Amino acid sequence: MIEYQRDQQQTIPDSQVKIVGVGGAGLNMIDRVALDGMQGVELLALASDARSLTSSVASEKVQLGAKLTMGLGCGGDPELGGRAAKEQETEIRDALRDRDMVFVCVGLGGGTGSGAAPLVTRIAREMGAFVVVFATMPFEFEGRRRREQAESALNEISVIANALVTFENARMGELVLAAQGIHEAFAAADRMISESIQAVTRLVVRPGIINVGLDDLMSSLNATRSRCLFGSGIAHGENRSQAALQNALTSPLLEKGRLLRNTRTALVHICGGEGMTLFEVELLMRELSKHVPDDAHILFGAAVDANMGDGLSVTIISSLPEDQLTQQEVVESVVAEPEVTPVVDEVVVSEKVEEEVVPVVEVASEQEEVEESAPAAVEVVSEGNLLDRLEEVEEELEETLFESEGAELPEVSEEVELSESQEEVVEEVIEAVEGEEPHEEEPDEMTMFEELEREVADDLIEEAVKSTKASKAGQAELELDGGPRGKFEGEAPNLVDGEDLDIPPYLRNKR
Ligand SMILES: Nc1nc2c(ncn2[C@@H]2O[C@H](COP(=O)(O)OP(=O)(O)OP(=O)(O)O)[C@@H](O)[C@H]2O)c(=O)[nH]1
Repeated sequence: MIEYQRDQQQTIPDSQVKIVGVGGAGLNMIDRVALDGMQGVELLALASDARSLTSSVASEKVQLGAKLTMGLGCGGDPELGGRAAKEQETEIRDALRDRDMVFVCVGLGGGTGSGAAPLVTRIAREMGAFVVVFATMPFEFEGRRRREQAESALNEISVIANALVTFENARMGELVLAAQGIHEAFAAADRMISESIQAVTRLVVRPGIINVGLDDLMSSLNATRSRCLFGSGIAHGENRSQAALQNALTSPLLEKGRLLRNTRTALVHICGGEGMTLFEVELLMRELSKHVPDDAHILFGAAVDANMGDGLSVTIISSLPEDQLTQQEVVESVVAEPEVTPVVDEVVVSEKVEEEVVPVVEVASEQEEVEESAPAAVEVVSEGNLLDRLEEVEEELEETLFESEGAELPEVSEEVELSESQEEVVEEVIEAVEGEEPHEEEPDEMTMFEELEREVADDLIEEAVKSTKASKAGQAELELDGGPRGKFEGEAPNLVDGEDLDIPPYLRNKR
């Protein structure tokens, strides 16, 4: 059962809220907030790059390090960014004076944002504001240096800010199609951040029937090194409370509510038009309780806003420490593994071998390493046959040659006679070798044993083809490891204990 507070808490007037963008990314984020039509709050742009400042829609702008960087950016150097901010410390202090709440938006990893955001956060705190920092972490591909710069700035910020909400760019990238590119990923991040800011602002600035205080907000967001869980949904008409909750849960940052399962504290805010009833609120909260642990601390707020008409919105904010997040992902992937890939789909078979494969798969499915055994079995069935047949032909050929040699070496012009069935097999082999590629349907990976087996097969084929071609064409030379050796034509054989020493040991042993 969820318990929530109903005592009235202090709220903040819009005019007391300031949203600050720091660095290029920060400016883009606050532009998004402005585009989303957030009213009443002031936007402050802080950047060293004069061009970014010029194009920002913020009503108030401060150029950082005007003398130091001469209107250029900080070139990815946070140390320079820090000094640039220091140069304009007085202006920043003035701009943040008498504000109850300050949101700092920054993309970490570059020079200006990473260097200046910690100082801006500190100044805002010193000026008495409650400070929530929204920070994005760089993409993996941006390199280790950017990542380290971002980590270092984040560590600094996390001990100064009242609440810190981090967004992984890589995670944002997953929200857009790969083909859409990096720009869209950034735009998705900006939208998400803008929505979060609006939601948080709604929580603390709208006087409600049940208010959320800054301390509530802080306890839901202040886990250091955590991923922000955020979902917001809106619905109209009948069943709007349940529909709004469903919409909120589908937010990618909540992964369909999955990530809420481990949360310790969640902040939920419901906002509706004048027709919103307490019954709707109860219904929504009861449904939500199915997605969070029984002992989770739910901070709840509700507000009536005439502008909502017949709409009802719900915002869920929470955070999950990164270590818990990783553990959960690992556990889920382990659990999910067995059902990921049906075994039969793994085995690519031609129609011809299908009949042989299916029983192999069925047997293997009772064992543990099904995927490995199935393709291997297919391999052995088909290739084993070919090997056996080739070995037989090879032996027969050798015997034919050996017999001729043992009795009397054939004349150089003499043809080696093949039986009809031998010829058929050899024809087949020649076709296989000269026609289509015999190993076209090889699986991508072969074991060492399979490779060896393949090599032996290739050698056998080559030998058989060579001998057969030679015999069929009636060629003059009889190849026995380079031709007859150790005996001159017309001379008597070197016989010792009945063994003809002129016959190579290889062939003698075969007898
Ligand atoms: N959300 C979002 N992130 C961005 C955007 N542009 C860049 N980033 C990220 O923010 C990081 C910092 O980039 P900027 O804000 O452009 O850099 P800066 O802080 O102004 O620093 P300098 O350019 O070195 O002066 C990058 O490494 C990106 O990960 C954007 O438009 N939106």
